[in-house]
Amino acid sequence: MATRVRPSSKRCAVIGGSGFLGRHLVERLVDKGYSVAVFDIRQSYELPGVTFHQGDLCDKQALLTALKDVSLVFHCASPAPFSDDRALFQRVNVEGTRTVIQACQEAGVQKLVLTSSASVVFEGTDIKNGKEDLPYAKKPIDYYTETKIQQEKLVLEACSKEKGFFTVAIRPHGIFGPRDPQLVPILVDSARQGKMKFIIGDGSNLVDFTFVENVVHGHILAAEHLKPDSPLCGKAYHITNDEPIRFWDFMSQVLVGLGYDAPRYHLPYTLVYGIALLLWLLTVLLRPLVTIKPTFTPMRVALAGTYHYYSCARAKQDMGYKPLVSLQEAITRTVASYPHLRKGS
Ligand SMILES: NC(=O)C1=CN([C@@H]2O[C@H](COP(=O)(O)OP(=O)(O)OC[C@H]3O[C@@H](n4cnc5c(N)ncnc54)[C@H](O)[C@@H]3O)[C@@H](O)[C@H]2O)C=CC1
Ligand SMILES: CC(C)CCC[C@@H](C)[C@H]1CC[C@H]2C3=C(CC[C@]12C)[C@@]1(C)CCC(=O)C[C@@H]1CC3
Repeated sequence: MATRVRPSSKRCAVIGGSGFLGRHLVERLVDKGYSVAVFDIRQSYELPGVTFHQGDLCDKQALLTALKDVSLVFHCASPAPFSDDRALFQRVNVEGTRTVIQACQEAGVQKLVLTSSASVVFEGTDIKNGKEDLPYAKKPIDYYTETKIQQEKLVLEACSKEKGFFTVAIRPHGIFGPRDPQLVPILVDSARQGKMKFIIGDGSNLVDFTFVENVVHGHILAAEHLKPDSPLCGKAYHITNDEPIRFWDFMSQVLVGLGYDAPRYHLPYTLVYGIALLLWLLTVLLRPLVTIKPTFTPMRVALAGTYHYYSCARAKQDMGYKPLVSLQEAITRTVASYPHLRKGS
């Protein structure tokens, strides 16, 4: 009779491993001695110790090939949050995650670590030191958030001692760092277009921005602490830098670091939010004729003008989490990593 070889605990897969967070996670896992299978719709780099499987996570057969002999899976794939494509979010984040869970169970994977988002509880109003027991947003601010909620529920509900399948969700917030295609590039693009002169609201709102290496650290700690009977099973964990900062101070530090002026003039939050809402309606109405991509979407205005920072006390207690890189060092390293985005370059 053939004996089934138990997958090595140092062999793992990263779904979405070609992305910003995924690649940082893969690099750290390799440093720690893991052998890694990356599964992604694209391949963006090569690295010794890493095998690449190009495919769509909605394709179970393709996933099964990548998950062969894997005991631990990180799922950090998602369409970009600013897309307006509801069907794509539903297909990838919800149906695709269902497929990931099925494939993991069929392949004999023991642990699944999902990258969720702290935004699953954000409805556009202030959150101060939010804990994981806040209810999911009843009126999510966009399709991205709506489907991240459904995705997180699916993964946490799949946790089963009977099946020997253990799941946990990591909820980061405002990830930034070298190679991020989103935060710094959008900010610099807005500054180059002369759109970063204004502070939305009085500028006192505190927000979490989390350095990518700390987010990676939280994921790996979660994977290593996820065991039968551990408190992590089926739970969500905020992972932040644990240093909330005024949204506009963070933006100003990045802008000034790259040689641009800091925003100076204040605009009332409700006025900007109202204009952003009108613009969004206009883009929806005109969509069959023209494609407009406004910089100040209602979602960005809500993120820029409200408090939203989260407690990571649960992660500290259950997995000994502590940020590895301080916010100031993280900003310095991030700014230095974008020489091509400096003013005048
Ligand atoms: N960037 C941020 O500030 C935050 C991100 N997150 C979450 O972190 C995760 C990673 O985000 P980022 O690295 O910023 O995004 P990213 O866009 O850089 O990476 C996502 C990766 O998923 C892949 N992907 C998309 N659809 C796929 C599909 N159908 N099949 C296989 N692969 C697919 C993409 O090709 C890409 O490589 C996402 O789940 C996101 O929701 C959560 C909180 C904050
Ligand atoms: C134009 C300016 C007002 C804002 C420029 C910076 C923004 C691009 C970023 C500030 C907060 C960021 C953020 C996210 C994306 C980039 C920002 C809006 C997320 C929406 C990414 C996905 C998530 O899960 C939540 C994040 C919250 C913070």
